[in-house]
Amino acid sequence: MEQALLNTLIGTAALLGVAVHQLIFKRFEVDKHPVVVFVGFAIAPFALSRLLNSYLAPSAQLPTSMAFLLVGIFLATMGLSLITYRVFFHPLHNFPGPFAARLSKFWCLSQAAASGMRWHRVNVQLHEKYGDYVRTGPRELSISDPRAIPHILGFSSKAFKGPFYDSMEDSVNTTRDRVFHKQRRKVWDSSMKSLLQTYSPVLEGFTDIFLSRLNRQLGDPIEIKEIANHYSYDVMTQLAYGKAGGFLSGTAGKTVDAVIAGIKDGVDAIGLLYHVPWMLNLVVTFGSIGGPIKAWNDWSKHAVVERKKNGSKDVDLMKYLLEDTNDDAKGRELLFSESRLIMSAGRRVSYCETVSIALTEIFIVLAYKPEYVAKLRGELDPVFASDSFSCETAYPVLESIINEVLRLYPPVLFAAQRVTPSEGITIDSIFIPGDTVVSMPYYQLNRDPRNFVQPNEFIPERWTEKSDMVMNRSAFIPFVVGPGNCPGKALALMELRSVLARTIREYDVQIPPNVSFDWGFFDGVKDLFVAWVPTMNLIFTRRQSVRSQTLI
Ligand code: HEM
Repeated sequence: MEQALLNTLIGTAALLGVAVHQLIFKRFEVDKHPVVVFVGFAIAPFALSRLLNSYLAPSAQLPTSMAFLLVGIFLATMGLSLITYRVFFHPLHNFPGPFAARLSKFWCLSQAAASGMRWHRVNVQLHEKYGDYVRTGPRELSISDPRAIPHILGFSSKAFKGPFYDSMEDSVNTTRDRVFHKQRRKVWDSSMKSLLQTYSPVLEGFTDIFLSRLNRQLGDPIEIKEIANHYSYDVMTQLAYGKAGGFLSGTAGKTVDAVIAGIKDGVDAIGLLYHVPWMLNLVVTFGSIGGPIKAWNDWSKHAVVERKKNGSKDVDLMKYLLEDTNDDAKGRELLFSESRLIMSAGRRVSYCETVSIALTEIFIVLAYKPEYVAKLRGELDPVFASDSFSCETAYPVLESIINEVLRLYPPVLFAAQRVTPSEGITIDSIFIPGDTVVSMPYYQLNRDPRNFVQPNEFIPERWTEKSDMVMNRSAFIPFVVGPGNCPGKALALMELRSVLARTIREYDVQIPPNVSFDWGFFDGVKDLFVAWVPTMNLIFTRRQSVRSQTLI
């Protein structure tokens, strides 16, 4: 090949690299389609040499090695253009933050890995160092300014879900189509409302099984996370498919157990990859071909198909979702993905997990702080004595303990991600440019002295008699707020109230005598989108007064 032609090709490749960055990568979320991008770059050298050679004379053919060089030059100038833009010209360039975070989200991933998947704690340090608005990625800001909550998350905000949600199949939670989300949320909200009107006896039935399981192991150390998990899986299988999975009773079956164990093993990866959604997208795409993700997809699909075929004698969420979903390929896929969303989301987190995380944390706290067990009994004993307990009622002391644990140790650590509208958003005098990925970390907000007095202390009374210790209630958003808020909040609270109140009524709970325990235990919590709580055994014994009554 002639040198002059080669020089022209090299110059064109270099210019194209800059142009593709400026015209495409800078303007569109190309990382939504990582498979297409990677395959595109992988075949580019071969396609290029083939295309050029079909025009060039046989004596001037382009060798494939030269095509690789051209693609390399194209990528290098594209990378250079990208780096220069991100460092010097990006609309966020005036926001403070670590230098490396300006260049790539890989910085966050590396920090999450170095902290042992404790990004929530890394983020606290970032805000301490850089202030309320920290640039944590090329087009991303972490915001801890409580004034920003309604602007970013509220119902009137024009910001909507960010690129993280693209890494998963479409569902009410993951869709980025605002109109579709609104329609689907109507279905979910009305379904949950109808369902919960009759659901408390069903829940109490599962609490009966939970208590009988505790009863069988009285005096022995019990892995609290496991039993809490089984409870919430049973509630959710019943809710989703009208049939409990048999987790508490041990009849769930090996397939389901194995599938769930497989998913749990993969959950660590989510704690890393949620920082780089296109990588998560790749894992999910290839994971769907085989392995635990595929096994879970198949299982949950089968559960929906069976449920549809056989119906259900009990009212369940599927009844309502089925009624409001078109019976076509798209509708069926939506149902499959939402059944996974409820049960395990197969592709990332489980909303079952959130309840069991909260239960686990609250039981551990009560074992460590028995004075609150006494306080709870003071509130609830008369209620049980008059046979008027209802898990639909918010009892002040019980609610204060639940709130305080959710505040200090929120089960969802992933801060809801939003993208600002093209015209940007102004928060008081601070302008956030359009198309910025923004998030508001719950963990950080909950531990901010502007929001709570003595924010790092466990003081449930702040939710009752010491209300002046809550300075900004609107910063307490464990179930998030606005259009993407949690439709399962009422159900989750019913579960927590039922299990906690009825367990404390009958049993004492303590940390095993050979285990030394303090609040530092919770430093071990990992941020895997939802919180991962270290394993802890607790000992349940029959409550002293109940025991003496039985003896009389
Ligand atoms: C203590 C328990 C729970 C907590 C702390 C919690 C918290 C949250 C949070 C923070 C979100 C927003 C997630 C995001 O930004 O993507 C969310 C969304 C959601 N939650 Fe919950 N949740 C709990 C229990 C439940 C339960 C029991 C259900 C079952 C029905 C549920 C169903 C959902 C759904 C479907 C969404 C997506 C809503 C949307 O995007 O419009 N959650 N939850």
